[in-house]
Amino acid sequence: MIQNLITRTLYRATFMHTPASPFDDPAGLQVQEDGGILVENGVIAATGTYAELRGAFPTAEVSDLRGGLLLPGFIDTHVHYPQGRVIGGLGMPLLEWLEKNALPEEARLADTTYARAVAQEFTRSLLHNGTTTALVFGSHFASAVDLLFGEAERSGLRAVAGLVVSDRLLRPELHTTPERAYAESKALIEKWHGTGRQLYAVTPRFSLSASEGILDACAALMREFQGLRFTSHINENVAEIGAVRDLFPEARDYLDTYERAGLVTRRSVLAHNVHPNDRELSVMAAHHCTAAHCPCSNSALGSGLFPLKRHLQAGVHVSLGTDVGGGTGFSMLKEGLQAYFMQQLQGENGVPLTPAHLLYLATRAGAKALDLQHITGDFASGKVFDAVLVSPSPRTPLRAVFDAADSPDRLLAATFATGVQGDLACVWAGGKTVYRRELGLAALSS
Ligand SMILES: Nc1nc2[nH]cnc2c(=O)[nH]1
Ligand SMILES: [Zn+2]
Repeated sequence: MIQNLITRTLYRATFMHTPASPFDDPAGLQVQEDGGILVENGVIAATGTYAELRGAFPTAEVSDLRGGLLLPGFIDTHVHYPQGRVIGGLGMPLLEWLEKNALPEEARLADTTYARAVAQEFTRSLLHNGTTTALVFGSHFASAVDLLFGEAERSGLRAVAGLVVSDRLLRPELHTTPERAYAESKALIEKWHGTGRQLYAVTPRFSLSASEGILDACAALMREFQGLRFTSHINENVAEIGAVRDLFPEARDYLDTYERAGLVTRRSVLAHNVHPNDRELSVMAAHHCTAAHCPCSNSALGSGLFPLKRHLQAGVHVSLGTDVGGGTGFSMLKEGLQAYFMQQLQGENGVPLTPAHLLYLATRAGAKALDLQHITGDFASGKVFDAVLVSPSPRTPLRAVFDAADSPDRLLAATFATGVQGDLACVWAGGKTVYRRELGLAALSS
């Protein structure tokens, strides 16, 4: 007899997601109280009320998640793998922080034993915080990037990552050449791009540390291989922007250093963009390129107030990133709240963000930035089941709000306002449980 190999689970929960952008559509947030999500072999097959789905699939195994709030897995579109151990270097602007805090630590990843431990901590930190997809700034060492991909694939994290390449102005041990950058990246692409959940992102660190030669090597990779993503930094700090202007006298502005190399596309994600000019915004919009907003980092490094309104008015897509370790941790809830604060502080120049906007920025906006909106970011049928259950433990501040809430909207607002890692009870990636609060990650993945 032919075995029926379909695994089918019906999740019963109040769930919320943003299949459309609340920036464009006031009805972008969808809320389902006592909802049902039917997952078949890791993919969402149907959604609706629990009662409807129970009626249609009476034999499906039920996973009862009532008392919590089920959200799509978070998507962090800017986070540095080698910087998890140097979170908290406060009190310095970008260039000093790089020299004193980040780069000495990044040099340590030449040691594969060290890199393996950091890769395990990093993937665990993301998954424990409900992040199931991340655009990861890798390491300058190919061996460390290989370890990251291996750990991401083992743990269930979808990493879009790559070798970070630079050939000037960092530290000698972090420098490479265009030829070596090309060869090492190519080997990593051939091994990891499209393997399981993993994808490759071509990653020059920033124009300050990249010659035209190395940017051209990046462009050659983008031409040679289908479906690669591109990421780098842009317009983060005023001193940085001045230095880039001096290094690229021919370029019209910071964006032009990437644009001239053909690196600004709909699969490009440029982190920060705190100080863009109007030309840059209009070119980013025309090329459907994303700005990854990192509000905790922008606050910690004093980089400035992100001009979200100007991005939206110009038509530039915006996603959210934690920018660990310039940022202050792996929580996309905290990042959403900080984005909200920074808009509130801008008065008329700010965008009044709602909880629906924050959820969108933390989920579907990231999927769109990575051109993965057909795979993840919301709970529409056909998407893989990447999800996080917010279910605060008894006697926690968020549980008090959940128990008192008279509408599901209150749950979402309070989750962003006061939710922490400990409030997340379970995380699924591709339908598999990759974290359960009671067990911890190790028990599930080792
Ligand atoms: N925030 C941040 N900006 C950068 N620009 C170049 N490298 C970095 C980095 O590691 N962090
Ligand atoms: Zn960064």
